[in-house]
Amino acid sequence: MKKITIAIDGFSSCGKSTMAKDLAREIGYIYIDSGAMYRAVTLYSIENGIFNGDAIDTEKLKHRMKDIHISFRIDPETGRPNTYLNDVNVENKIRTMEVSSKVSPISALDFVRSAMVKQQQAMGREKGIVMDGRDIGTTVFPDAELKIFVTATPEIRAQRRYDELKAKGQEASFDEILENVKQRDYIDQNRKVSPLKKADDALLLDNTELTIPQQKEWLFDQYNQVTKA
Ligand SMILES: Nc1ncnc2c1ncn2[C@@H]1O[C@H](COP(=O)(O)OP(=O)(O)OP(=O)(O)O)[C@@H](O)[C@H]1O
Ligand SMILES: Nc1ccn([C@@H]2O[C@H](COP(=O)(O)O)[C@@H](O)[C@H]2O)c(=O)n1
Repeated sequence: MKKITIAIDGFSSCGKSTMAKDLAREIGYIYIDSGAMYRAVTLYSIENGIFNGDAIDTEKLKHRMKDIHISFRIDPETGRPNTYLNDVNVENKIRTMEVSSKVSPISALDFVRSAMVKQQQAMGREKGIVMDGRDIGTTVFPDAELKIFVTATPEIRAQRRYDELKAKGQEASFDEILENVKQRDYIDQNRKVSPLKKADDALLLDNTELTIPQQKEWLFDQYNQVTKA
């Protein structure tokens, strides 16, 4: 069967990667979490003195971009991709609240976006890819055959993230997570370069009331409709 490109965008913590990973595994496609790449740049910035409080030394980061190498490798135990920053597995480190609170201002920088978009487009050159993020259907793969835009209420998204952290045994504050979700949505939607928005030809999915199996089935149906048309 001819391979296609699948772009899944939407608001933070609404279930994009859960859906994208499941579909990719089922249909044998590559899965790329583009948010992990922006998180890795943010982690590098935190660890290399590019932040002074919330202020970003953009000139320093611009010069350091050539030293930031991001890759994904499949964890043989879980079968899931882990994010590597300069050959070090940073999958857990990039998911902390510290990174979450600093990632959107880093992602708003034009030189960061152009470097990430270039790598993402190279990863998708052969098609057979499911990528999730904020600008995949609008900027990275504007010609993707299947585009989905996912949304859910901020409260349900924060609750899902809170439950996830609790299940992992991590300390979490619901209010802090809700605030972070809202703040990231605001910055992502209002930045100058490739703001978060639904592509005109994307299908809208509000999964506030859906279970994980229900949204998986919905996505699989959309994939079948596009590939069997
Ligand atoms: N329909 C759903 N019902 C309940 N929980 C869900 C649903 N979809 C996803 N989740 C859970 O919500 C949490 C966030 O999901 P996920 O990480 O897939 O979101 P995301 O949109 O990729 O987030 P981010 O933008 O931060 O990368 C996870 O714990 C996931 O298991
Ligand atoms: N295509 C993308 C993907 C992500 N971002 C930014 O990264 C942040 C973290 O992404 P998650 O998917 O892990 O939540 C997100 O809030 C965006 O600021 C982006 O700009 N473009």
